[in-house]
Amino acid sequence: MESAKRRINHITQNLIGVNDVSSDGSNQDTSSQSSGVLEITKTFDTDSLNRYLFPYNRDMRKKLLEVWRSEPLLTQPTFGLSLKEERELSVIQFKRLLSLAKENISIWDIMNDPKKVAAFTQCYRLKNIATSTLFGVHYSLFGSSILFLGSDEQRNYYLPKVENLDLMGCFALTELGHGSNVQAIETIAEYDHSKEEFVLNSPTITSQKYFIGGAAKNANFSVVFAQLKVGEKMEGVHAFIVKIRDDSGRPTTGVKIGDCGHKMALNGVDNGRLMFNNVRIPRESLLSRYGGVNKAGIYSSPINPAIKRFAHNIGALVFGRYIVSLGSVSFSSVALGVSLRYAFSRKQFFGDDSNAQEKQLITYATHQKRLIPHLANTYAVHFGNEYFIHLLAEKDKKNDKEIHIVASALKSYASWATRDCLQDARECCGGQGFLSENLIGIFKSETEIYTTFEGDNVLLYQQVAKFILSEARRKPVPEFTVQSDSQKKQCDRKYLTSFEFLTTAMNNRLYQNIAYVTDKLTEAIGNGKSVMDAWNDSGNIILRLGIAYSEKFILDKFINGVVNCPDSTAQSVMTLLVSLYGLNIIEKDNWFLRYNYISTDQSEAIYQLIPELCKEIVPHSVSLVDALGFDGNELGATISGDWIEKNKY
Ligand SMILES: Cc1cc2nc3c(=O)[nH]c(=O)nc-3n(C[C@H](O)[C@H](O)[C@H](O)COP(=O)(O)OP(=O)(O)OC[C@H]3O[C@@H](n4cnc5c(N)ncnc54)[C@H](O)[C@@H]3O)c2cc1C
Repeated sequence: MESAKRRINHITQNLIGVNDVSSDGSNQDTSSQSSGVLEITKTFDTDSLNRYLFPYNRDMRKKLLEVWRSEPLLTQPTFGLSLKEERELSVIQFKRLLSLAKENISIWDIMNDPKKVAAFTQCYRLKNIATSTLFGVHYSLFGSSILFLGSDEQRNYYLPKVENLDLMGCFALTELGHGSNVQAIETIAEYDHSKEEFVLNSPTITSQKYFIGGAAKNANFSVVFAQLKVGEKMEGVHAFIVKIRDDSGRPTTGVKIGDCGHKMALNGVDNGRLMFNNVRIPRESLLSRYGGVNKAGIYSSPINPAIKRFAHNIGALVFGRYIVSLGSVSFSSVALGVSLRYAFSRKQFFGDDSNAQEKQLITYATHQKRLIPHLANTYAVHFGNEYFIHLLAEKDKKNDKEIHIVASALKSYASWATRDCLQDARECCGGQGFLSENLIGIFKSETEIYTTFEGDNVLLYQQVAKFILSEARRKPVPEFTVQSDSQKKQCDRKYLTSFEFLTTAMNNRLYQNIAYVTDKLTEAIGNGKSVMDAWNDSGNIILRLGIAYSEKFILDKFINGVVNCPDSTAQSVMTLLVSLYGLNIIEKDNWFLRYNYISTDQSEAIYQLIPELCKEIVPHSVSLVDALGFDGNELGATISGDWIEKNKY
């Protein structure tokens, strides 16, 4: 009884927060405080950092956050519901989300003011990720396809209906036989000039559309991707608007609809299967901004050859990839908020200097190293996202290629980083992490698919690498150079944590990777291999190249964001995060030692520096999560508050 009282006292004390960290944000060894207890304290002005991190559409954000906080329906979880109930709740929440969108943004903003849509998305305070997925499918995939691929008439006709939910759309690209290689989809749309119609067919079992979000139960319209055939000529993959359900909810003539069934997560989304048997759709159903068939039955396109059209026709995915990267920051932030708060309040095992107190989890070096690097990654991705949205908001369309590559790099990096963050955060909370009410486990399974949909990460990294190689052909990169002998002797913290050391290391790894992949491909092709075989045989180093570019890009944007931060205290804390982000990459990739870029002494120094940095960041860690504006505390995760009190009978 006495011991329980003592524990409660400590936890309450922790939650009240006595400031043991210097108010200027400087680092100190807080584990040696007189109380022996590490407190959760505000170590810098988190509101000011939040304003810096999320600078635009502040009024709209404020208004939206009030709505999210005041409407329990929006944050209602799906724990314990049957499949049917889960889907029903998700649809109700989706409808409310759509009405919120209508009150605050316009679907045209995806093109004209993407920052506004980003701000809207960053305000989601969901427990049920299926809700935002349904919204994303209807608004950002179905709606964006019409916005980016539709003619003016198609846009004007359909987009208001998307916003008002006069129709519910889905996005049918993937087939049973082809997910990553969507250029090879088999669905065919053949033009019948006599009736001015396209005839849509799924010629094989593998050509059925598969995993289509919203198709199993809810959607009545779909953007369907199919190979366009006009006369005897195949014109490549094009998008068509197809009514898949009639007004009574039954499949339209020639359309077969199936249900993909129960999934490992995200069951609020009704993923379905579609097959087409001589489905006739009018000539105007082809989304025709980049190619259409005129009244005379002639196909024309401003973009040739067909392969280039394909890139435009799946362009709607770019925004969806960015949304995945935004979601990754949000859900990592929740996982870190919950696991860090718990780690401050949870105690296990006595130390030998004990004044009869068990040690807080957060004081364990292993715990610090398991959690804090994820905080660095989350901030790093945030600044990468900010760069992307600025790029997208620029009207200069010359940056189309960069937009595509940055979206792919961010989506892949962020979704893998979030997968790892949620896994570590879950384990760091022990059994509590496994309870749905503590959210990490739920988010872990629901965001798992981020690594696969909107483009599988491995394939996206390959696209990044392809772009880098073609850029390097156009404008050769500098030669890879290792550090000088005298530089390699520098093992002090100042040198190793400097932005210059980190960026030079990342640049050189990238240059070497480019040269290495180029040489391997040239050699293989020189030995008679086809380009495709040479590419596939070099898959692992190509993947490494994509990652090396992405990590370098994200580090650059992170540094830029930190350098420009007007609040010097927050800036000094984020500087620690940048160093940790960079050093962690160097520690994890044995390239730096393999290519003798760093000395073994430097490697050892980095190995020791990382836990040191983690420990210094710990006192600021909860403030850093707070500045991101979204943590599990707000969503009511039990272990981010007074979990003993909450477990009273
Ligand atoms: C919950 C959920 C929702 C979805 N929603 C939609 C939707 O609304 N609309 C839609 O059109 N689709 C949707 N999808 C489909 C999704 O986009 C695809 O699953 C994804 O593109 C991957 O395709 P795949 O499943 O066919 O995998 P595959 O392409 O078969 O890939 C399987 C594995 O092989 C690897 N691989 C494949 N090719 C290569 C290569 N060349 N080199 C190296 N490795 C390779 C991949 O990295 C991957 O690990 C959804 C899927 C799920 C699970």
